Amino acid sequence: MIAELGNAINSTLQNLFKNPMTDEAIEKSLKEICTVLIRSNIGIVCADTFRAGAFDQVKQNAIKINVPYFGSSDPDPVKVAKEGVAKFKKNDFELILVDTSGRHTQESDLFAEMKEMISVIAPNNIVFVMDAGIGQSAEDQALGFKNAVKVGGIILTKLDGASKAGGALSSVAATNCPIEFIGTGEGMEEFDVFDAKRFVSKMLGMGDIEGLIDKISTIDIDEGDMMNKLSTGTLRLIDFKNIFSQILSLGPVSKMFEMIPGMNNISIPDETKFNKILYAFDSMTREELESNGNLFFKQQGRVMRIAKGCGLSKEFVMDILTNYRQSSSVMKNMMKNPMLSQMFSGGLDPKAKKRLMNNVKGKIPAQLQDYLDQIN
Ligand SMILES: Nc1nc2c(ncn2[C@@H]2O[C@H](COP(=O)(O)OP(=O)(O)OP(=O)(O)O)[C@@H](O)[C@H]2O)c(=O)[nH]1
Repeated sequence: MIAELGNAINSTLQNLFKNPMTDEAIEKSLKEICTVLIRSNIGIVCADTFRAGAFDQVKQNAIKINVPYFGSSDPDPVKVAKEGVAKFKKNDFELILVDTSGRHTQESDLFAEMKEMISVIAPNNIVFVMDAGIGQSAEDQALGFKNAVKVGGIILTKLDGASKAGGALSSVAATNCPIEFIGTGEGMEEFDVFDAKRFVSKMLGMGDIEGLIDKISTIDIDEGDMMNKLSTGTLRLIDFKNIFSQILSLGPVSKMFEMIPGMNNISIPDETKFNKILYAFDSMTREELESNGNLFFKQQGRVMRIAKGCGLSKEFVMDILTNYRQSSSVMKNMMKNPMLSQMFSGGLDPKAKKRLMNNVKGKIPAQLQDYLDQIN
């Protein structure tokens, strides 16, 4: 962790000295260092001594996100929790998560054990994680926990899969237990803050524009530089790769489509195809990435090398390059349109905005229209 922090500080300082020291650049550097610092202050204790493999699971996940973990072969979960919390506290960790085994309201001995653990480690917050697959019995579970201990928040997982998930959600809501987060898939990033309005809107196929904007605003691109490249047709493959990998890091593409009004039923035929495109980029040399891609069309041997390097067909790699070439040329032409160019470079003046709104009226889904009306 210290090495990671050192690297983050090193690379951000190098970037700061290499580039002009603007407010944004300083803010970005601080953000990068803070991210590592925040992570370095979280520890996970696996106090699930009941299920074989529980510790391995926590360990694998903790390693994936680079967070320290603690587990022990002691069969007593209370002792493990106490030891883990003490260890992290001694090292000044600010957030210590204690994961316990699952339990049911009827299991009185497990409830007694939970209360004992709470009295020993004195947590600041107790979060109840519930699988939405249990449907309406979620109400009993939520009430059982709420009455037994001071539940600070609920995480409802698997809202993506089970047909009973809606029942679980309404049952928990009926108990007035605060649902803080929801799990919407198996991946680490498929986890959202629960916002009732957005959730209902998405469920009714009305999208979640605010959520989409939140997600998209985390994409880190230099807008001025990008605009310049788009309008002059000088977008390089590496720029294309950067945008693409940042979009993919926002989560599954199908989930993003669900956030767009009217697009909730669009099925993405093969999500893995997007990752394959990144593999192809990863097999390119620096010279190729820094180019506009023309060298691939002149020297087909390069395409063969990429295809072999990433285990994909020559046609697939050619498709990527052709798409890249077409989109750069479409964008270059679009930028010749003053209204579009103004819109992409930071906003239209009120008159142009009004004209654009009149142009799209009736041609876009009604909910999206409502949303645009609201924000304009
Ligand atoms: N589809 C989907 N899968 C999920 C979600 N949340 C967790 N999972 C998967 O469900 C499986 C079980 O999750 P666990 O985290 O082991 O569940 P747990 O609450 O620790 O289980 P206990 O042993 O009872 O404590 C894992 O494979 C997870 O990846 C979700 O929101 N959607």
